[in-house]
Amino acid sequence: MDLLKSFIKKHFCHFTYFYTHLRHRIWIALGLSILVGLLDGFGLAMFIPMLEMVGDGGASAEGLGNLAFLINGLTYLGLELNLITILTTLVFFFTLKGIAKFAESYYKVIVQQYFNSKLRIDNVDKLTHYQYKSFVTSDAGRIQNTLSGETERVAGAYRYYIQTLQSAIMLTVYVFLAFLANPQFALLVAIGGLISNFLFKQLYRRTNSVSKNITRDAHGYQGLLIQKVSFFKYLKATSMNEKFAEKLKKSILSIEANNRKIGFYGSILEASREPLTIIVVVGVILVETQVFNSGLGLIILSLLFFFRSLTYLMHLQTVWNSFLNVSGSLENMKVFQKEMALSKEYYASKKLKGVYESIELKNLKFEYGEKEILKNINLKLEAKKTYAFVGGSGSGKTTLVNLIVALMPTNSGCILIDGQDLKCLDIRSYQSKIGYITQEPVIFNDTIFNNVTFWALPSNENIERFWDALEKAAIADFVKELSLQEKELLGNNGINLSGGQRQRLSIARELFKNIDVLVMDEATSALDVETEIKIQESVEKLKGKMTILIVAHRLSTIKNADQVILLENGEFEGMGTFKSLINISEKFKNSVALQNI
Ligand SMILES: Nc1ncnc2c1ncn2[C@@H]1O[C@H](COP(=O)(O)OP(=O)(O)OP(=O)(O)O)[C@@H](O)[C@H]1O
Repeated sequence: MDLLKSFIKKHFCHFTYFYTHLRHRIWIALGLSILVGLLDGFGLAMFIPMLEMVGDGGASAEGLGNLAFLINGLTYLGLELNLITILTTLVFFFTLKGIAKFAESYYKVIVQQYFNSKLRIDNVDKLTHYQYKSFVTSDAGRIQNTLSGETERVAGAYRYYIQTLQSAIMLTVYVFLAFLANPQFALLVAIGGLISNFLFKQLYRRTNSVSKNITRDAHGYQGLLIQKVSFFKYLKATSMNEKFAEKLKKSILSIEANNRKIGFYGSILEASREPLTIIVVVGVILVETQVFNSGLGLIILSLLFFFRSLTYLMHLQTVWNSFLNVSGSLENMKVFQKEMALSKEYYASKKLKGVYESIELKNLKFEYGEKEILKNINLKLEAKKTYAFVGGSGSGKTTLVNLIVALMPTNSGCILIDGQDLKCLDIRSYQSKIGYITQEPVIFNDTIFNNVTFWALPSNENIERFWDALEKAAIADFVKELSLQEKELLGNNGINLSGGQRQRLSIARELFKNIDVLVMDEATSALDVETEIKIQESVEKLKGKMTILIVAHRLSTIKNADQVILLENGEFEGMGTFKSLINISEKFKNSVALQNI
């Protein structure tokens, strides 16, 4: 049983992958191919009695070997074996074949579309529900490449794979028909096929390994490209653009060198196919006539099937090689999807309506691998109060906030929202009540209205809420002065906005959402003091309306927080009002003194 399992795993792993996506559709597609092959074979067989009639005027079933039932069937139906009957039967089979071929081809297109969209949608879903903790440690280039270029290549892999299977089926059907007509012939085709397959196997192996290299290089290339776009300003300003471009160019050249290698193997395959076919053809004719002394009819029918088989054998080898060209992508996709599935976010069923009372952290611990980041934190944050988290760089402020907004699960201990353990809640319902603003504001490449409302319908109510959010975020005046106002398009990541404007638009988006908790992680630290004060004033107005959590280095910005929480090396050091904390903690007192507050 285990042996069978490992045999299936080894030889049919690709089939299993496609089958899990397509189920019965694969069988229908392959069944249609068998039908096409059989109808074509029956049609071809009609040429023999037709030729016999042209030769001596009398049709017989002899030349058909075991396919004689086709002619016998006609007599059984009471039809006279004349040229008209044979030609009508020929037209009949080929017409049926045409219809079956249409069904086969069109069904192939339908299944391909189904596969393409299922693959893409599956990947989008997997990325959507990918755990943040896994995301931060994964390679962005790989994710980007797998979800774009690699998906295309895997769609291609399916196309080639199904074509390979269909060619294999056609080949089998013709070999089977040939076997019925002339058993020696079938044996010869099998031998010819095996020999050519043996010759091509080496090339297949190399193509497969180069294909894996292409996928690996493409991940690297995408990673570099993402960085080149993200850090464009820095690279440009520091004249590092060209140096970085060299890395990209190197990566491009490496991919192309591998593509050339694949092309080289493909050319050998392409060029050697025809001579090899001719050699086999000549060999078969010689063996048939010289060794087996076969009758002319049998040889002709054998050759007809033979040519058909070889066409499919050649096609099979071509599409198999094309499949191998992209097989690295298929393997990468399998691994990638498995990893994404393993790191899938878990959602409990219980939904949260809002955060009305408190967020409580109990014996909270968190580790990144072996590294202990947060050590036994116990805290109760009351709803509608403002809390500021302070502490040295690397003390764990952002990590703590990430845990509070349920970006990552705790390693031990728990977080209670209004007394309910976060682990028992559908975190999406909780997160929909959270506004999260970081140092890097998120601006989508769209209009201001869509950026703030997250593509809400421009109904009167939404437009009113939109302007209200802009007012609260102190950005309404700026938008009113623009020629297109809320319909103004923002460039890539808001490139045509100032840092402060970007930040205030991000705040407006969070306020439009109707949130209960606003988290600001170093949200204003990149801004000038004047803009920072403006944003601080807008946040000040929100005090008492929602729970506000602020992470800040600049201590002047958190003076008005209800409570300041001090962290050091992942440990809770103390908590109190700004003034009282100065008295409690020597460290905090020193930090305040250092910042001349
Ligand atoms: N993805 C990660 N993998 C491993 N360690 C990480 C990761 N992210 C953060 N850390 C580590 O966790 C610790 C706490 O980081 P965190 O960002 O929470 O600190 P912080 O107090 O917010 O620092 P800062 O004020 O400098 O932003 C740091 O030692 C950091 O190196």
